[in-house]
Amino acid sequence: MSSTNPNMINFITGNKNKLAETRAILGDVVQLSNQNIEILEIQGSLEEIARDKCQKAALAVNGPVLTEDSALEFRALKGLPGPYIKCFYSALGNDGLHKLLAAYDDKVATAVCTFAFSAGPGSEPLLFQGRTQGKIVPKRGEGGFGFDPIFEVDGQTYAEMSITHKNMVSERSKALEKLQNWLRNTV
Ligand SMILES: O=c1[nH]c(=O)c2ncn([C@@H]3O[C@H](COP(=O)(O)OP(=O)(O)OP(=O)(O)O)[C@@H](O)[C@H]3O)c2[nH]1
Ligand SMILES: [Mg+2]
Repeated sequence: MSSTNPNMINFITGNKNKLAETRAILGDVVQLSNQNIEILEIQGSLEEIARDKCQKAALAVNGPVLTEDSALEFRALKGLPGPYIKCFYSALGNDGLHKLLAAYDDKVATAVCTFAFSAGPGSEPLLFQGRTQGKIVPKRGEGGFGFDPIFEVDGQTYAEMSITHKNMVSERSKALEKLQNWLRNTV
């Protein structure tokens, strides 16, 4: 990966919360620049969506890129909303997301974070995925963003946790640990 500066990676995202959290987890080890490029996200599996988004981002900037996709899988709904959580969240909000499970006893959900890195256009993206299991509860807590107030892990919602605590248990931190290991061993 000689063409890539390991200390500066271009993270393509329009989500400022995602960017801040990723920077906080990576600390000084890996610096992230950021570009917000509107990328049309396809339908498919988490991995297909992540690969496609990363390839499109690499083409758009004509260079190395990092992208990320978040998903929230409800076990009772056979994995839905999954990668379509953004549409569901925008349409229903957290109260509506919680109500989706009203008819089911099973409130288990898994948050999934998939980072994808491409060394440039035509270079197959590498995926780094982290998963955290929790359950969907009525919203609690003031912190965080997105579905944080209704996603509970070990008795606390993400919105009730400090950023440091969330970053110790979150799917994003697990995915970034894999990315960091890869960077350490590759560069
Ligand atoms: O409670 C949360 N805790 C998190 O840690 C988290 N990370 C992402 N999300 C939300 O899940 C959807 C993913 O959509 P997504 O992956 O396409 O991201 P995005 O469109 O916001 O940004 P990007 O695609 O430009 O990177 C968006 O609604 C995000 O707000 C989270 N919600
Ligand atoms: Mg998106």
